[in-house]
Amino acid sequence: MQGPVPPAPAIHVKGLVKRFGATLAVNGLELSVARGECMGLLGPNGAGKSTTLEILEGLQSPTEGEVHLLGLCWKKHAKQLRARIGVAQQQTWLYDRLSVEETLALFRSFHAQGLDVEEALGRVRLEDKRKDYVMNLSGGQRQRLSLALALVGNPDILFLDEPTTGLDPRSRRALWELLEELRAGGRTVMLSTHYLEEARRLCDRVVILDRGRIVAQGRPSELIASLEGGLEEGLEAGRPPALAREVTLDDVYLAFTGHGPREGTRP
Ligand SMILES: Nc1ncnc2c1ncn2[C@@H]1O[C@H](COP(=O)(O)OP(=O)(O)OP(=O)(O)O)[C@@H](O)[C@H]1O
Repeated sequence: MQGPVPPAPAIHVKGLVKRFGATLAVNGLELSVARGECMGLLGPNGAGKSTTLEILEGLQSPTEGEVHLLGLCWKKHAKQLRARIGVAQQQTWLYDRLSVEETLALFRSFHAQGLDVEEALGRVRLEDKRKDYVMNLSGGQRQRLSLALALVGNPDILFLDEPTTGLDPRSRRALWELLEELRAGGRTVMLSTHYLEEARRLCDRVVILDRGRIVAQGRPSELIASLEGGLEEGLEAGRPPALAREVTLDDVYLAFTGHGPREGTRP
């Protein structure tokens, strides 16, 4: 007897390709993210992270390939999908002369159901800024507002494009705490980041992209262990240790892309 059919994965991507003229931004991506999982997209500038996220978010169409979110696809189920995903882009365009509370109320009005404005403010700890104009927020407060706007429709999947870029270490850690709370609540999250510490702390699995292709994927700890294995083999073969310290996700990134994590584009 067959058991119950398991639910479709939160995100399922098959043979995804995106070309911009001669540029192959995404080159045959295959990816599956389980419900409740936090997946990190890493890679140097221009690796295809934002393009991949925008296709998943329904903001761009792929040149080739298939995308299913929660078993639904953008071509047939755009309206349902819009109600079930939340998006915080690298730069969210906001009205400078609306208050935080008014901005949240505006975004809440786009959804048939979702969080109360009050609840969304509380989730991102912006209660004391509710009356402030958006233009007077600090970078960290603005990022938290973007997160609240992504959350206000109470989505099943949250897409975050570099949620902590440009923040000072303290604001970054504060945002990590909020993201950890969201994860603990069982929501599926896909985020892109250049910060390996962020990926290590927040993500169940990471995918490392380079020139539109996946060059490595797995749990951060597994990727680190795979390099440590290589190190042990080297020692057994009598070669000098390549790394005289603990392997970190930075080393993994370097090993698979040939770049340090924030070196920018390939020379
Ligand atoms: N609208 C566009 N038109 C033409 N080329 C584009 C467009 N969007 C992205 N690209 C190109 O596609 C490639 C992938 O860009 P993408 O922004 O997805 O990379 P990324 O990994 O998000 O980079 P970053 O870390 O700098 O944000 C780059 O070569 C970029 O120049």
